[in-house]
Amino acid sequence: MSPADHPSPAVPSAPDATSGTAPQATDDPWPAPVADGPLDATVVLPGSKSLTNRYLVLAALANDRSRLRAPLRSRDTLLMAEALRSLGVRVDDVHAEGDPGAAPDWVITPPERLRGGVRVDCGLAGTVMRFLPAVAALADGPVVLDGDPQARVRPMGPVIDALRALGADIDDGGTGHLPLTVNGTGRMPGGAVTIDASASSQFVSALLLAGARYDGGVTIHHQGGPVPSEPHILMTVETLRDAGAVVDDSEPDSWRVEPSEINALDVSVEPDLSNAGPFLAAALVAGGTVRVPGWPQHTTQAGDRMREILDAMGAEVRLDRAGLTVVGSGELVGLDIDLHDAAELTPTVAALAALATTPSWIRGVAHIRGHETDRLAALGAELGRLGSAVTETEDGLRIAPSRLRGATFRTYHDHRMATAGAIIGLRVPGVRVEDVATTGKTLPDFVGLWDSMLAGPPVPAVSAHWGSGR
Ligand SMILES: O=C(O)C1=C[C@@H](OP(=O)(O)O)[C@@H](O)[C@H](O)C1
Ligand SMILES: C=C(OP(=O)(O)O)C(=O)O
Repeated sequence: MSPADHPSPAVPSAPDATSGTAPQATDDPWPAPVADGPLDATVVLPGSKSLTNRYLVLAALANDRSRLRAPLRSRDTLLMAEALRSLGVRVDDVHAEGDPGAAPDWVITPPERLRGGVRVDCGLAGTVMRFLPAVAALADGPVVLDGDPQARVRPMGPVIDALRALGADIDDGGTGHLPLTVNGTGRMPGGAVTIDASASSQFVSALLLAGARYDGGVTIHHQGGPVPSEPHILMTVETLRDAGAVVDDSEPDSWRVEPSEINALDVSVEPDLSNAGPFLAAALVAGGTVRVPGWPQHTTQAGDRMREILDAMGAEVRLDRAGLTVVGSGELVGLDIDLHDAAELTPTVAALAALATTPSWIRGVAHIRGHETDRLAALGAELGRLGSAVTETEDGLRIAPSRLRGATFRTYHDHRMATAGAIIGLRVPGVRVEDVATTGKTLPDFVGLWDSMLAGPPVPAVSAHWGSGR
C-alpha cells in the first residue's frame, strides 16, 4: 500500500456527523411498501461500516497521509471521522482525478501528536465507543467520550479495564459505561492483558487497532464464554497487516500485535455485505432477482454468510465476477442456525424466518442484547406484534410459521430493526416502520434504495430514431 498522493481539490468536509446523512424526509411511521410482483433489481450498496471505521482509525495512527476510496458516509462513520478530527486528524473530501461526479474519497492526514482536551460524540456506534478510547489513550490530554442515551448501557467494562491494565488512566465514575474520560499522556506502555470479550469482539479489535502504537505492543488473552463475531477480529487483523503491522493470531483466544509504525493506506472499501442482507432477502420474499455488484470473492465481512443463509432458506445464489445474484420464488423455508459468528445478521434472518413456511431456531446470539438495543427482546416484541409465533430464548429466537398482520413496527433506534420491518412489509400489508431514518446509522438513504429496488430496472430510453422510418 502506498501513501496517498497530495490531495488535490479539497472540498468542504463531510456533513453534520451527529444526525447522519440520510436524506430520508419521509412519513413516520413509514408505510413499508408491499412488493406487487417479482423483483428484477441491481442494488449498489455503499461501503462497509466495519471496514471504513477500521481504516479511519489506522489512517489516524499512520506515518503518512492515507486515502480511502468509496468510504461509507453514514452516521457511524461520520461520527468516527468527526472524533478523529477533534483529536487533530485531518479528514478531507477529495475527488478522484477525472471523476468529479463520483462521491469524493477521504484523504486522512495524521497529526504530529493526537490532541487532548476534547469531547467525542460516539452516537450509538459500537465501533466508535470501543475503538476510540484505545486511540484517545495516545492523546496528549483528556478526551471525554459520550453518546446517545442507549449508548450509555452498551457494555464497555472489559475494554476500559484492559486499557487501564495496559497503562491508561480512565475515569468512568465507576460505572463501566459511557460517559468516560481517557486522560491521555501522549504514550501508552502496552503489554499483556487478559480480557473477557464474550460480550463483544470489538473489545479485542479496539486493543489491536491502537496496540501497534503502544510502547510494548499488546498481547491479549481472552478468558470467558466464546468470543462472538470472530470474522470481525480477523478483519481487524487483516487490516492491520495491510498497514504493515505484525499480528500473531495463531493461537485460539489469543492475539499479539507488535509495536511498530502503521503504514499509510490507499484502499477501496468493499460494499457493506450486512447492509446488502435485507435487499437480498427481498428476492426470497417477493420472488425474482436481486443483484449486488462488487461482492468480493474474498472477504472478512460477516455479511458474506448471507449467501449460505439465503441458499438454506430456498434461494438460488450465484457469486461470480460481476457480483452476487439471488433468485427467489417467493416461497421460503425456515432454518436452524447458530449466528454467533455473524450476530449482526440476526434481525434480517429473523424477519425471513417469520415469513417462512417451516419453523426456525436462531441460536448463539445472547450478546446481541447489548447491541443497539436488546435485539432479542425487540425482535420478540415486534415480530409478536405482527402476529408471529416467536419465542425469545436465553440466546436466540424460535419462530414458527403463522399468519402475519400489519401493525406499527417499533425500531428502538436500531437500524437493523427498521430493515427487518421493511422485509416483512414486502409481503404483509399495513406494516408501518417507526423511525425508518434510524437506518442512517450505517446506510444513507435506505428508503430511496428500497424504493428503487421495488421499481425494478430503469425503463430503457426511447430511441431518438424511434418512428423515423429506420
Ligand atoms: O467490529 C465491528 O465492526 C463489529 C463487530 C461486531 O460486534 P459484536 O462483536 O459486538 O457483535 C458486529 O456485530 C458489529 O456490527 C460490527
Ligand atoms: C451491532 C451493530 O453495530 P455496532 O457497530 O454499533 O456494534 C450492527 O451494526 O449491527
